[in-house]
Amino acid sequence: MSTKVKVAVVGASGYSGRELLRLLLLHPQAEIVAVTSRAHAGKPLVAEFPRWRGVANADSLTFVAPDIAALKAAGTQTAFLALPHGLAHEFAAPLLNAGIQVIDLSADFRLRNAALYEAFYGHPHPAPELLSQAVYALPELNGESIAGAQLLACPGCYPTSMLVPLVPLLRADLLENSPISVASMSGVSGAGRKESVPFLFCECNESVRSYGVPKHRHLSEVGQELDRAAGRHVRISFVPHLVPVNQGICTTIFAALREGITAGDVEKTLRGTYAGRPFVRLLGTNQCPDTKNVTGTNFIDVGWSFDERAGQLILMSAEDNLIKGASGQAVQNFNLAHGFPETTGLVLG
Ligand SMILES: NC(=O)C1=CN([C@@H]2O[C@H](COP(=O)(O)OP(=O)(O)OC[C@H]3O[C@@H](n4cnc5c(N)ncnc54)[C@H](OP(=O)(O)O)[C@@H]3O)[C@@H](O)[C@H]2O)C=CC1
Ligand SMILES: CC(=O)N[C@@H](CCC(=O)OP(=O)(O)O)C(=O)O
Repeated sequence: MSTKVKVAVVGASGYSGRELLRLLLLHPQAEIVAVTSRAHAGKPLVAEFPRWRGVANADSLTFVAPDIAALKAAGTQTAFLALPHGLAHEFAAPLLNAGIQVIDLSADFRLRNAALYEAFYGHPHPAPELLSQAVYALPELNGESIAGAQLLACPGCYPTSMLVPLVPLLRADLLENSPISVASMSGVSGAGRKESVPFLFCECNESVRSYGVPKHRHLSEVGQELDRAAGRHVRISFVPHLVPVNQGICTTIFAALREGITAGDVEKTLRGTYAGRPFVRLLGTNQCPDTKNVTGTNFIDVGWSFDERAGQLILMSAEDNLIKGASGQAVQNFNLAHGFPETTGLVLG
């Protein structure tokens, strides 16, 4: 009898669903028992993703409609939800009631406060009663609460790119209480696999655009986590940009150091926080991360610099939005929640 965890991917035909499948197909402790899609229900998985023809487990899978009964009948023990936000509760509540662990990639369970969700998402939270059960699962920063958790909320892609560099510095009280500014660039897969004119090749290629100002919805979870780290209200502004690449996020953060704090203190704090953490690579002073070194992997690369002329600390990060920003982080959380080594199925994947 297999001792592998039986996993389902709900929303398996999307970009983060596809990356989840790629990682889970190679995961030695996971057996994929169900993959859902409304559009492809009844179709073999490899008809939609021919790259996996001949791959054990992939060949035998057929998309099913997203249906709780089907997930239960397949023997699912852990369900990864890779659905557009606003839908996860429809699945999470009945799955949790059936004793099935839920690892959600959407924004639905990231916030502890339902009013904050409404302020940023424009509608009341559909299942506020579940918020207190959920763990905000950024493994390098909240790892202690992940083991054994039943409802895991994976952070957003942009938030991961900001929180990894910023949270240790706020916890150590190294930053001035002045506004922090952030600019990020994301590949087009960040917008999902939907048909939408602004994301067509001819609309995005050879062009870069800012969007989402002044209140991108990710500021809700970033603010929540930065305030928690600092123990005070942290002011932050954020401008995302869409760039014509498939995958990757490059983030640049400008912040002021407190009086007497040096770039050396920043380096010491980051190195102390991330020593032994396999997926955070600290590049060093004046070293600029590059998405080409992280795409396809679960790494986040971080660099820093102190601009003496402007008196500003510059923090830089690069990650793959679909992997460390979504599916890789979800698998990392799966590993930690089940007590598997953190890197299982993720090394270079
Ligand atoms: N793309 C990224 O970089 C990141 C995405 N995320 C989050 O992950 C989640 C998935 O994102 P992404 O993969 O980009 O999205 P996609 O649009 O690429 O995929 C969405 C998936 O959900 C399914 N789906 C859509 N509507 C419904 C519905 N009403 N009921 C059931 N299934 C549905 C789709 O299949 P079908 O329509 O056939 O049912 C598809 O499989 C989102 O919440 C997103 O915010 C998080 C971090 C980064
Ligand atoms: C390029 C692009 O459009 N990126 C998406 C963010 C990615 C995402 O899916 O975020 P959630 O997990 O919070 O939904 C956006 O800015 O809305």
